Amino acid sequence: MTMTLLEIMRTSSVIPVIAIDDPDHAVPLARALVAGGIRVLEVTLRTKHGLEAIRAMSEVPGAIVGVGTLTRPEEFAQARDAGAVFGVSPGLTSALVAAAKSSGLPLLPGVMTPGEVMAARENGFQQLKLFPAVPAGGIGMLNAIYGPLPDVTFCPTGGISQETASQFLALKNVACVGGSWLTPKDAIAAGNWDRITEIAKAASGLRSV
Ligand SMILES: O=C(O)C(=O)C[C@H](O)[C@H](O)COP(=O)(O)O
Repeated sequence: MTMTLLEIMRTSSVIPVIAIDDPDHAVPLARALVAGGIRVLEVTLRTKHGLEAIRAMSEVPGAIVGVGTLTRPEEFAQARDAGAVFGVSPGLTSALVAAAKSSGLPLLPGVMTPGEVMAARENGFQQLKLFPAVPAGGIGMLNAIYGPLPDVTFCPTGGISQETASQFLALKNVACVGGSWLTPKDAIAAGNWDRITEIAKAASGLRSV
C-alpha cells in the first residue's frame, strides 16, 4: 500500500524521531510505540544501525516506517530498499530534490525560512518540516508563514515536548509534530517498553488545545 506524505502525516499527530544505538532494540521499540497508538515511526540515520533498524521495524504489524536525517542523495535508494515508505531531511538541496524524485521516496524536507519554504514549494514539496522548530521561532513563526504561504503544511520538529505539542497541533498549517521525547534513551537502554507504550499513549491522545 502506497501512502502519500499527507496521508502519513494525518495518520499520526506525533511522529517519534528515533535513534537506534542497539539493533536488538528496534523491534521491541516499534512494538511498544504501535501498542501505544503511534504507528508512524521516523528512524534516523544518526546511528550506523539506521538501515538495519528500518528493515526490522518495517516487519512490525501496524508500523509505518520512514527514514530520518537524510542528508546525502545516495541514502534515499538505500532507505527505500530497506523498507522505508517516507523520508525526512533536516534541509533541502538540489541533489536531495533529484534523489527524492529518482528514488520515488516521498520526502518531507526541512525548511527554516520563508525563502526556503518557497524554494521547496517550487520543487513540488507542499508538506514541510519546520526545523529546528522552536529555535526557528516556533508557533509565532508558523502563524507568520501562514499569512503569505497558506498552502503548505508543516510537521514542526526540534524542541517540541508533550507539554507544548498540542499548541502546535492547534495551528491551521500544522498536520503533525515530530520529536524525540517519545523514545527516552534511558528507557530504551533499560528495555522498559511499558514506559515507552505509556508515553506513546499520552502522545497519541494529543490533538489540539
Ligand atoms: O535527526 C534528524 O533528522 C533531525 O532533523 C533532527 C530531529 O528531528 C530533531 O533533533 C528532533 O528534535 P528534538 O525532539 O528536540 O530532539
